[in-house]
Amino acid sequence: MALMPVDEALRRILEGAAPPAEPEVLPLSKTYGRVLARDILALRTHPPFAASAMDGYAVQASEAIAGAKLKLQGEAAAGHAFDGPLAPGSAIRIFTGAPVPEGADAILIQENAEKLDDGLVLVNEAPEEGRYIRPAGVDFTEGRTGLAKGRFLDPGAITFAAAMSHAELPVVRKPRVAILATGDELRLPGQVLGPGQIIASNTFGVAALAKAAGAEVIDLGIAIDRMDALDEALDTAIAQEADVLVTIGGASVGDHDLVQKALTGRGMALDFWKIAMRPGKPLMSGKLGGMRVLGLPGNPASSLVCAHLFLEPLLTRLGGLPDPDRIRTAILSTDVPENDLRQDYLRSDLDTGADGELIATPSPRQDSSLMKVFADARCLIIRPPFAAAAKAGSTCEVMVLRD
Ligand SMILES: Nc1nc2c(c(=O)[nH]1)N[C@H]1C(S)=C(S)[C@@H](COP(=O)(O)OP(=O)(O)OC[C@H]3O[C@@H](n4cnc5c(N)ncnc54)[C@H](O)[C@@H]3O)O[C@H]1N2
Ligand code: MOO
Repeated sequence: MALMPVDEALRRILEGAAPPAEPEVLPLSKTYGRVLARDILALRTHPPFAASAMDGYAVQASEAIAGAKLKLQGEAAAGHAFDGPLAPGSAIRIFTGAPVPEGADAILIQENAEKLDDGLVLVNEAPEEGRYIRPAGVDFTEGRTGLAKGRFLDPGAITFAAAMSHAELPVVRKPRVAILATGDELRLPGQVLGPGQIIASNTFGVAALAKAAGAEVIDLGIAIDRMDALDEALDTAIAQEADVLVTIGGASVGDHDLVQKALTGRGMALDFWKIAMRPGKPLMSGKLGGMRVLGLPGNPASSLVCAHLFLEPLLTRLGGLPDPDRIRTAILSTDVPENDLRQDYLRSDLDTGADGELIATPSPRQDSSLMKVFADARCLIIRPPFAAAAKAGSTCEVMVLRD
């Protein structure tokens, strides 16, 4: 089977990936970071009444000329409207947020007035008509204004939804990702290692990436290299209605690489296996019923690079979030050799030069087993298939991993 180009693999993995039709309804306080699944409209008009924007006196602009003395008629505070209209020649003490009494058309701010002992208010500077009055509905109107489906629920959107009187919101359900590590050699962090054993590390990084991309993670643990163990894990993924099953390891051609066999045995339609990429060549993609399956290679750098490249955008699409925006142009700080047929993702450092330009430096060690090199990397330099040797100072594309 020929190696599939990376772009084609990504296109196929993302095909048809969209939020589920049915939203999840959550109390407003639980919606931060989620995505609105339906358009919503205001259930209230705001402000519901003309409101004062300042502390001062509600007056008639035509009466409140400099030097005028107005009779203090009463008080209006937020939550406590003045009962009745403003009388001629009068002023009503008013506070920010209070309803403007009927008949008043300006707010004389207290800095421009003086309260005299005899129940009069002296106007020192005349207010402008309409000044400091927020008209009813100036913010939004019941049934007319709202938030659109697809809106990311950040603090501003949540405040607006609350003000519109939505106690709960329809949000896009988080995609459910089941993650399965495979391999007889694997133990969990903290466990004692026997001969030939290593720690299962990638699962933790891939789970973190999935959560950061808005997914809910189902940890299927470690399955040993036996069909019954893999079958059991698949049962769990299916029973838990995972949208995506990510397997790690057992994707290559060795006698103990049983993942694909286990999956096709259960009816998975294999879309492709093996792509023109380094690291990550044995990537596998398919569908088992409604569940998308991504088989990541076991080498840590391979699984993490594949997860960034394919799993992250798949999850953001399923969750209705924007596609990751990680690609930048940078300048190579060293020469790089010509490339072969596999698109290369070089674990690299990334600095900012004096003029704000990004400068990428590949690690001298690129073996796909190296976790410290991956943890140290700030970006991946992308070298297209058959790219010619490139000199220090030339530009390259990078995928940013962290600041
Ligand atoms: N004859 C060939 N051998 C290999 C080929 C090939 O084309 N022909 N491809 C190589 C490439 S490229 C890769 S990548 C690896 C991927 O192999 P698998 O996906 O089958 O992965 P495993 O063999 O299970 O593991 C590889 C390596 O990674 C370690 N591992 C596995 N899972 C984890 C985990 N959860 N956490 C940390 N480390 C893990 C495992 O112990 C192995 O050392 O195949 C090459 N071989
Ligand atoms: O595709 Mo593998 O990840 O190069 O070691």
